[in-house]
Amino acid sequence: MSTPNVEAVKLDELNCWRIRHGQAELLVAQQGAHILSYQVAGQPPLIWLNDEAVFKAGKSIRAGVPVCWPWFGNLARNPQSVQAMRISSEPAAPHGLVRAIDWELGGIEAEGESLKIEFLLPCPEGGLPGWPHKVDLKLSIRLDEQLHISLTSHNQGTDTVTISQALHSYFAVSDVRNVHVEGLDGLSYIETLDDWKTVTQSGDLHFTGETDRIYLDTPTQLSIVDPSWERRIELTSSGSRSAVIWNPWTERAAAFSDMADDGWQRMLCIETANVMGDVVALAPGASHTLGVSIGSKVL
Ligand SMILES: O=P(O)(O)OC[C@H]1O[C@H](O)[C@H](O)[C@@H](O)[C@@H]1O
Repeated sequence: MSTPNVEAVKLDELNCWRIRHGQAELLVAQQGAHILSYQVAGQPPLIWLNDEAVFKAGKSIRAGVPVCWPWFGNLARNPQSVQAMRISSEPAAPHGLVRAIDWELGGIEAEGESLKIEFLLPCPEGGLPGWPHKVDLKLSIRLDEQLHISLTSHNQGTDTVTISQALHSYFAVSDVRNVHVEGLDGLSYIETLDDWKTVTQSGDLHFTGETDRIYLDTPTQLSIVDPSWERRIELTSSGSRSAVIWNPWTERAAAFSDMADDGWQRMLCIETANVMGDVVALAPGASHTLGVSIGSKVL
């Protein structure tokens, strides 16, 4: 294994690090502890860096792996226990409070054959804006033959805190219309594009239009099969029993100022999550770790 190679780079307004270790190359921003891309030598990227993503201070980035925390999506669609954690009359930002703020780089160090990168977000005194709880966050990234991401929430306060969350990973695909997801057959999902009805998945998931679904009771392993790129991306989750699968397709992508009109063809989000009945209630002193390991195999 070669020596880790870390280069500080600036992408427009954001401090980032380009990290090379063995066959892997990772680009990560301080804002949001946001992985922007991940590639293994000789393969197309695994994590998608949208060419039109915007790197501005305080603006969330539409690419890579945004961290959604302490709620996922629209707060009003979350269980009451998650909504009750927020005390504010201002509208709630979608996907929570930590994806557009700076985290602290805890360290980048070799650990045996792997390389570990740690970001910390100690909870400020009084909590985050409109969210008065004392929960410390840590995002650990480990590079070996795979990319391992884990997000640990540690309740340092005296009351139970309930959160929903996701590692909102954008995967790079040859063309979303020609890939499918395995591991979902027989699961229930919430079809958010049809009045949040609960539906049962039959067979593998193929993509023929805008997709925004919350899969429930998910297994630990899901995979994206991409015949044109002759690869299978394998996702192995931990601390999670739900996943969100999203592709904006034509009209929604065209409405985004930070995605090319045809950008939707090259990405697919599978978001390792704790949402709906899978939200996390953290007792005082308790911790929870949400994790995903990402690797690929030749088909
Ligand atoms: O536009 P953003 O806030 O980054 O959210 C992007 C998407 O994230 C998730 O996948 C949600 O399920 C979608 O409804 C949402 O559109």
